[in-house]
Amino acid sequence: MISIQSITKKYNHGPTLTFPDWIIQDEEQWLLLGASGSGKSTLLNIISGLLKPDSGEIKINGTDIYSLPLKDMDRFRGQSIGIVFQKPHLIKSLDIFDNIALASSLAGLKINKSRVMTLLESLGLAEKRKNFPDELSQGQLQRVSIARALINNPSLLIADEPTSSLDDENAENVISILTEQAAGNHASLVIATHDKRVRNRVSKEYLL
Ligand SMILES: Nc1ncnc2c1ncn2[C@@H]1O[C@H](COP(=O)(O)OP(=O)(O)OP(=O)(O)O)[C@@H](O)[C@H]1O
Repeated sequence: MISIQSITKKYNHGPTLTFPDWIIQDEEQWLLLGASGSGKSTLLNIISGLLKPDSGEIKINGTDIYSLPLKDMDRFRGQSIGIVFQKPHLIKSLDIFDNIALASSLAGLKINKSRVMTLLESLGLAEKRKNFPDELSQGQLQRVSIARALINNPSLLIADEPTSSLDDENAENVISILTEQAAGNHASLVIATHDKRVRNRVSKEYLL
């Protein structure tokens, strides 16, 4: 369970943002909605352990993430949260298999080769495992970033605007992949989006 309570964030020379409390139960799927500038990216960064709030608590399975020493927090974050960014941010000099495996090493975990292969297979990427990021299409790269986000069996999978640059058919596919992969991997899912097409697919909504 993820619990978000009494969070505020004041930027220097910027607004003070306050966020409604939010409980995300295990395996629930949510949309994070809000107008441009309402604080979606800020909240995702706070939940992901990347931006310390000025007040309030984020608890993941009972652990207050900002109470951890920095090194423990990095590790905890790498093991508990998988993030699919708008752009994949893969390492160009590593092949697809190694890009995914790297996420385990960075989180202080042993590489589980058969899990890497299982994820690649379930995302239709097995035959691309030895290719480099430059050799894949945008849609394939996005699926690689979903595999990378899931490799450590996170409790929470976060996707930030995953469909904003996609046509209807590809947007449908990505939402199906995210919802199915989150369910199949027993992760909760949060999709931040403006996209009305996504609203028909995920019923729970947290609105900023
Ligand atoms: N580093 C910063 N310094 C000052 N103000 C900031 C900073 N980052 C964000 N803000 C402000 O905080 C508010 C929330 O920004 P945020 O990026 O979280 O919104 P958002 O809902 O993700 O927007 P969008 O949908 O346009 O990406 C905005 O008013 C923004 O200008």
